[in-house]
Amino acid sequence: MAPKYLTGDKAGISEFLDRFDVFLFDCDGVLWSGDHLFPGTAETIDMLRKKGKQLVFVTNNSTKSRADYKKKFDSMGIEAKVEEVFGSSYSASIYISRILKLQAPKNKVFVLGESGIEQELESENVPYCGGTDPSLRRDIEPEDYKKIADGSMLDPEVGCVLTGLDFHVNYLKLSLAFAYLRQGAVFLATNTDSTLPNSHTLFPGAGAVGAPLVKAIGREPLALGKPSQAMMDAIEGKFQFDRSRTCMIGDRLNTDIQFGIEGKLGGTLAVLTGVSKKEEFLAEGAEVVPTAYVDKLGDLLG
Ligand SMILES: O=C(O)[C@H](O)[C@H](O)COP(=O)(O)O
Ligand SMILES: [Mg+2]
Repeated sequence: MAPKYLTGDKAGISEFLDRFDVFLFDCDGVLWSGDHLFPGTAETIDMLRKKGKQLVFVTNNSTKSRADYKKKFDSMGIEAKVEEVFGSSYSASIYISRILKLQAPKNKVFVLGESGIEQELESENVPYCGGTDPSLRRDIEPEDYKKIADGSMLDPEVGCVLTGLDFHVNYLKLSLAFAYLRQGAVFLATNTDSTLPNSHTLFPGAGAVGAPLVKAIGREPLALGKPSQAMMDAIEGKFQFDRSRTCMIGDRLNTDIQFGIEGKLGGTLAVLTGVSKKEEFLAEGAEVVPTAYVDKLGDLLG
């Protein structure tokens, strides 16, 4: 069924919003592009709150923790509670602690990512190494090859490699992650988005950061961000919503919209300020088609 274009359609917007009690909001590419807040974003969130809607912020960006996102929302003038944030770093952390349940002495996680992942692993008491460790932010040296080969540079407690968006990825960190994977470590990713929307263009995403390991080890990680339904189940478990009265709002077809469709939500709304273009979902035979779409989130103000 063709998606409904809602920009400029006051009656259509009102009818669409009335169908849902809960809105799951993607962040990058919907609310903002990097530190640029899209026009009408804060006002739209206020409008939905005044209508009594429940909001959950569901981001694949694993560089920030829930607490970090609360600070970002505050700095952007967007009313949001830390409890309303559910990011891929949190999703991965609760999967590791509550589902995977790594057993000592192999219960440590080697992180290829930023502080958001580390903070969320700490919130679930999951031991980790790597990540933002400053001693790894350097070129690999001849000695390192020997110490990785003989295992003396490897932590014997590592049983899992978790990759995410890492702004400081380098050959040394990739070599350590690869060595752990070759030892049989579980291969997880917070998400595998190919690109990151920022400054109104695209940059390499978490999937592009982890791609060298996928190529080297010859297998894909289990990703715990959108469109993973493990994430949807965890969100539903925490917020207890009626999926038929819930709408996913996102800018990316193969994460946000697919997440909502596979989660059998009542509807999905695509926003054209991020990654996906309308031509992708308007094309004949398009596989992922949102219920409706707008040019930008602020268009919901009517
Ligand atoms: O590469 C990434 O990690 C993603 O592009 C990015 O962070 C997506 O964030 P979201 O749009 O899910 O808020
Ligand atoms: Mg996005």
